[in-house]
Amino acid sequence: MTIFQFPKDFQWGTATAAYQIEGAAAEDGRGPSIWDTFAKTPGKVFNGDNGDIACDSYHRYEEDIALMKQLGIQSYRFSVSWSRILPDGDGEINQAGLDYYHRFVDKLLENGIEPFCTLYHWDLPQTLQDAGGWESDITVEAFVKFSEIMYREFNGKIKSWLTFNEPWCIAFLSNLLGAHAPGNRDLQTALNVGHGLLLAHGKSVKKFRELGIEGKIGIAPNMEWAVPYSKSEADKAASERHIAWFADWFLDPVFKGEYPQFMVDWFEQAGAKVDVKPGDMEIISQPIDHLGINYYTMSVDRYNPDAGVLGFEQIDMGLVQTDIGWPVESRGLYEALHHLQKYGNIDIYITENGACINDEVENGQVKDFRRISYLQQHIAQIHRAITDGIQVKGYMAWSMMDNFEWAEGYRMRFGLVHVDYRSLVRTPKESFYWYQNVIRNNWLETRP
Ligand SMILES: CCOCCOc1ccc(-c2cn(C[C@@H]3NC[C@@H](O)[C@H]3O)nn2)cc1
Repeated sequence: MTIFQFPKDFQWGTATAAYQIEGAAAEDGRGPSIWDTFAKTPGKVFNGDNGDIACDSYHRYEEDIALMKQLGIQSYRFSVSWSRILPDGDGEINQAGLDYYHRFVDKLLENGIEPFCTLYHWDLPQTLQDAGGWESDITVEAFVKFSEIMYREFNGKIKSWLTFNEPWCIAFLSNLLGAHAPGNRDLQTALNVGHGLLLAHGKSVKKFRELGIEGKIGIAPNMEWAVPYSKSEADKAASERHIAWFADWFLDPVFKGEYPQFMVDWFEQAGAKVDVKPGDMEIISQPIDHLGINYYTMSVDRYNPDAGVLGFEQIDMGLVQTDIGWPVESRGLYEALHHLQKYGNIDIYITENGACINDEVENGQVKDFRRISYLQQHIAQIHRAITDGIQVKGYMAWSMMDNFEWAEGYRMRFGLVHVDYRSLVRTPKESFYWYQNVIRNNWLETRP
């Protein structure tokens, strides 16, 4: 047996997001978001599933926090439903929305759990999408106002903040590939959205500093690691484009104040170009305190000029896959963490990592041993990176509970806790008890 001891101040946690767990979609003044609209558009979400009820965590958060306490986590990553706070995205504050998050955050603090808050996890108020979405300054300024309300309201209670979850999904998955809300399929739109959210990020970080808010702030890109299918230069360049598409496209502006030129050139030959105005990059590159990284899988890429805008296809190498079809290869997390070192040795939190394993309850148990194997491999790679001197400060398993997995609806289960969507009964899985042990020991045991 091998023991991987983690640093004494390492933070173990779990993560969720508002639209995926809360439900109460039209309760206490909450306004519609683009995901309310998208989910109710026929054909967009598996089985026509939506977030009207989800896990009903809006009403059951005390039960959920009791499970977090039982699990023993030190921090819990959640997101705020913007349209609960500002139902029209701007204008009138909905006090009932603020009151909910105060009750929720107070209950976390009462239980010794640090709230780790993501301001934007994809649920843009529909009124702002109607006004141009992230391509419009209206939305950028409304986000700064929303974030200022949250900073002022929760200053001293919430000390760990993230502006945006997975910019790649917001810009490209949702506006080039059309798979997520609002479902556009246009490269120029995707680049405009990416630039808009980066401006909103920079302006919000600036506001955070101006207000003298206590705590730390950052952003949480998702990364996919990629390696070339062959030794050819074309395949090597394809895998480099893949990695940069998810990470460098957003992190170069944040850390270096410029887009990666090889990607600017690639998009230009595809017919699209970011309209960078004077001062934009200075705003975007406000210094941040920490980086959230979401990692799930890696890819073997082959150059194919006919395979979409980025010109690469992902080759199935016969690796074990999770039930959502993502290859399991934990080495990619280690490589991704080393890739990030070019931005400096910033504090990093793995703000999402987990496996879609769709086991159900049998005789009161969920024997999700494949999820345990996935988590063990990935946590071991984090220990390896820390041993190399990389400042990984925490790990938040995705997800605390099964929830609404966007276009996949409720069929895909990522939780440490099983949710019966008819009864809403929660059942801790075997991975819950395994993770409880890792947290209690602050070490990982691997069997030979
Ligand atoms: C190379 C092109 O590939 C086409 C498919 O592209 C993707 C990529 C990534 C995802 C994806 C989904 N999740 C899980 C969520 N993260 C946030 C949280 O809300 C979880 O529900 N992470 N990444 C989906 C589709």
